[in-house]
Amino acid sequence: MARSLRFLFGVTAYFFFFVTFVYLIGFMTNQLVPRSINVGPIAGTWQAVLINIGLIALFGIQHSIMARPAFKAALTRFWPQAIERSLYVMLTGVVLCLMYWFWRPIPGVLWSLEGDVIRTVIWAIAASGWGIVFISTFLISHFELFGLHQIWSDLRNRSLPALTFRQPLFYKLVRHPIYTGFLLAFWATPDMTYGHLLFAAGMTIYIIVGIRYEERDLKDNLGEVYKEYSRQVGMVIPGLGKNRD
Ligand SMILES: C[S@@+](CC[C@H](N)C(=O)[O-])C[C@H]1O[C@@H](n2cnc3c(N)ncnc32)[C@H](O)[C@@H]1O
Repeated sequence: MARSLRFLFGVTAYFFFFVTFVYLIGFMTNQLVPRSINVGPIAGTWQAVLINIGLIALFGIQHSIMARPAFKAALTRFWPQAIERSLYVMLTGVVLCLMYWFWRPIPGVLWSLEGDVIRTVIWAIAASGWGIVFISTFLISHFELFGLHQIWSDLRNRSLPALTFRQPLFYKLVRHPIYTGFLLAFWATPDMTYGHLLFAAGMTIYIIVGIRYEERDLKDNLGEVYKEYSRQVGMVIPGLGKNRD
């Protein structure tokens, strides 16, 4: 594949993912989008539960498998290294689109808060979650996370620097601020339907499992510095989930 085509693929993947990510905010908040966590075709309860669990599992499997070094090594035997991350980003967008299209709302409400003040506070917590996610991507390297750094280096025929340990801002408080932000955004809602609950619980399980794999790779890659970091700093809640080994 020519360099310019790889660059085009990477840029397309980035913007496609960006749109699907913005849609995710509307999906979770039931605002401004045609289909959301509580709005869409209604199926029987068990059918909806099975479909939705399948969609969450698909997201988790795609994310977990494609992020592992062994998968990347196998993939880059036939797929250009420069757009390996872009393919991950593109397929994440595809899986999110499947989620939006096939998700089945499950009516019934676990909680529904009354009163403008409390509802505004909960929405503010959710908004801060999305803000933490967005800011944290820039703290850790937005352009590398979404494959743009890789295609830019490829275009200029430069190699990528090795991964180095960083601990900027939120990373001083928790090891995984992006996941902290997602957890706030997924759980902070004034109206918790059963469908929303299933999504939040499923994604929480994925995040906990995903962190185990991500940290194993980070320890392999960064060595003692990351091990010491995981002993000193909490996982997704400040002070909680420090490693003891
Ligand atoms: C999807 S990001 C999520 C980062 C982190 N789990 C979070 O929630 O903020 C995963 C990538 O971030 C990078 N990363 C995570 N923690 C890091 C750190 N402390 N220093 C440098 N890179 C890090 C690694 O390259 C890892 O593959």
